[in-house]
Amino acid sequence: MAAALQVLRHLARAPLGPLLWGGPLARLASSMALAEQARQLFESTVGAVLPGPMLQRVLSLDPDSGELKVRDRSFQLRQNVYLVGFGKAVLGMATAAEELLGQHLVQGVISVPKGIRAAMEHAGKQEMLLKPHSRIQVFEGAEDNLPDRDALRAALAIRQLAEGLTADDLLLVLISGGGSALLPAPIPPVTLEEKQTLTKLLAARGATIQELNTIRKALSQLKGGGLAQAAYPAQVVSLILSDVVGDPMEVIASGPTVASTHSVQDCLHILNRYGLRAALPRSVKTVLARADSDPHGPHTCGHVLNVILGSNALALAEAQKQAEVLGYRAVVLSTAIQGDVKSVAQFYGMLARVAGARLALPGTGASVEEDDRLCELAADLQLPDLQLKEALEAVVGAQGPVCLLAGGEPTVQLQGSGKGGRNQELALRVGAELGQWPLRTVDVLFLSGGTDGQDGPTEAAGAWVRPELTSQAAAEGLDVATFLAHNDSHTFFCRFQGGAHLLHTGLTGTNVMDAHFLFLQPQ
Ligand SMILES: Nc1ncnc2c1ncn2[C@@H]1O[C@H](COP(=O)(O)OP(=O)(O)OP(=O)(O)O)[C@@H](O)[C@H]1O
Ligand SMILES: O=C(O)[C@H](O)CO
Repeated sequence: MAAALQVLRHLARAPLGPLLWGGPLARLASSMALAEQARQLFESTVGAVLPGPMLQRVLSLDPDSGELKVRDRSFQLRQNVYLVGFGKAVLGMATAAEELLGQHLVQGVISVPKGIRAAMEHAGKQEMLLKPHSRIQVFEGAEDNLPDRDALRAALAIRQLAEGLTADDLLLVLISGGGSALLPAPIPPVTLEEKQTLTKLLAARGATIQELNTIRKALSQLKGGGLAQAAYPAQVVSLILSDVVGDPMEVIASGPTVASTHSVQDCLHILNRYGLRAALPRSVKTVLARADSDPHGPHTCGHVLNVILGSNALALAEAQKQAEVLGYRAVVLSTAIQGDVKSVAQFYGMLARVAGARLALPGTGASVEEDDRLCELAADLQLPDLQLKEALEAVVGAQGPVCLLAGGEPTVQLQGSGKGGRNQELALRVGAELGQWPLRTVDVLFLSGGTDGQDGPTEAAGAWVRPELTSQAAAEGLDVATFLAHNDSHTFFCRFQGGAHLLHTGLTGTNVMDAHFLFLQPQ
């Protein structure tokens, strides 16, 4: 961190770079309302990771020979392809896959979020909808991203299809975020309700997705390589859309086609950490005790090809391009934003302060204390790919509008019983931070949105804020701190300025975690 501090101080006092961004591009940026630009940018970000185009980039079929290419691997098709899928982006992925496979596809079963077909129809997204005589059976379930009876029925149908396959068959598995809740098959005697309760408790206490899915795998028949094992001896090709930082295939949707390496000790540590070990139902204890020798050992996945189709990095690369088209100097800060939402919000607040000061007071910048504080906050978040130095260098060189982009998935430790999601809570917290550092000569806007279009159990994808948020809210009789104390960010944004700061996209049909944009525009 000492080196980073040196760099920050040096940057604050560095001579200014060439005026690359002060021309017509910069004027374009300021001519359009900032909030409208933020919305547009969010749309482009999501547009880059829509299922159909992503699938077509990885899969191709030679119609004459029947040779299917998956990146550099080839498979000979002879009407021997079966398809299963689970996740928020799987409906569109399945539609694209069926179109590509044509008559080679024999049968398919997918498990997708409740209401997704109606939402896609309503939004006129025909490319996300299966044709009327599709060979793929669709189950909708897991309302509010929790495993339920409908998702259980889907999981059992998927298992049955996989178990019926032979060595002549190829199973195409479509996987995306939300897949864990859409593929629940608890190992008896664990019941669906017990699994649901444990998942909810772990999530509410701030367990990471890695921790949550380690527990899910230990209690599931299909996760942690279980689906691959059920499909053996068929060949299995899994196409995975990542919604987890770093794209770990064994974590995304709890890795149904990736051999699990968890141990019972790992599970017990996690349950201890969140104070849940003492109150475990007897059934969970029984299954964990039995699982000591891993049921889905690593040897069971030799017949599987796992391929990552797309990720947050792909989406942010597009956002960066589009922001530059809009006239911004754009830098991707990180695609691995994780950690408690409060710490993430403090980091963005201080980043806006330090970067804004560099724009407002070229050659002087923020105080040494503020630079130091930013470095401390960044260090606490432990982001492996953080480009803080590059971002601040870009700000110094820009002398015009700047857009800092990031992606990932912060965690919220629920303390209140309000309605919200991590994007709306992050935006509200950043809004409160920004209010502490008003910069008269720089316009600031922060947006946080879930690329799936649904932030927590709400109908919004996220929200955007500006430094005036706290004072404007107070004028409407809304106390930001009280809403935050109750994790009630959605209620806040519904009331504040009649909901004008909410980001509404509807279900997007894709899912690559969240996107965060920080816009800084000299006035
Ligand atoms: N009232 C609330 N305020 C803030 N965050 C909340 C609130 N209620 C739930 N959450 C958070 O919302 C998240 C669950 O939302 P969501 O279903 O969008 O998850 P997700 O991570 O997008 O799902 P997946 O990873 O399966 O795609 C959890 O992190 C939870 O802590
Ligand atoms: O389904 C899940 O497990 C999460 O979305 C992470 O992939």
